[in-house]
Amino acid sequence: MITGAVLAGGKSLRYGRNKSLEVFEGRRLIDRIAESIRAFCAPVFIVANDLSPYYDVDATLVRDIIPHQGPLGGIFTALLFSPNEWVFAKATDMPFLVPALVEMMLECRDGYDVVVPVSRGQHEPLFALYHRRCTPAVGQALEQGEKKIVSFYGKVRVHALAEEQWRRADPEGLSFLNVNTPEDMEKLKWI
Ligand SMILES: Nc1nc2c(ncn2[C@@H]2O[C@H](COP(=O)(O)OP(=O)(O)OP(=O)(O)O)[C@@H](O)[C@H]2O)c(=O)[nH]1
Repeated sequence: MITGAVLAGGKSLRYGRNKSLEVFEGRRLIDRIAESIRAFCAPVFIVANDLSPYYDVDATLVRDIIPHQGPLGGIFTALLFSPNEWVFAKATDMPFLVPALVEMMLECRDGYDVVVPVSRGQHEPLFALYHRRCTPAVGQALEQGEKKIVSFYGKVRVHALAEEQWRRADPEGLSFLNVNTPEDMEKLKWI
């Protein structure tokens, strides 16, 4: 089994209110994501600084061990508390999950510490698998004041999943659509 970590500690400054609690297709994003990853993850963590908005979510609530470090801090917390070797980290503002893509990522993890899709030349670190072996490198990056998730990738073995590969599982790249503003949420309704 692998651990699921829904990173939900963002400030939602661009959205104007906690976007994790926004309803899309009849469910709050946080519930939708927790449920979608429950199919292949146990436990499912919700990781945030302030857990009070999530008391009613069906998941294990885990507080950021070092607050206000951004998503890299959330990944660090998930790695430290995970009972499993692998953690699937997913942002709360990415509403879609294509199971075939996660299966593809799981199949190619042997011999690596990170499995991460690359889309338009950029890593998608908030839809990625992290092995517990990454913990020291992540801790070191945080100590150095790093905020970028990819900052520690040079210290571990990364399997970057090429676009032509992951598009076989998720042709439209739905998995990487994210919501930053209410306008983004409106656009989702047309997909
Ligand atoms: N656990 C945890 N998650 C975080 C933290 N900061 C951001 N996240 C999550 O990381 C993902 C990406 O966050 P961003 O879109 O960069 O930031 P945001 O705070 O959600 O939105 P903005 O304030 O508009 O930048 C989202 O799922 C956030 O909830 C943090 O300090 N801790």
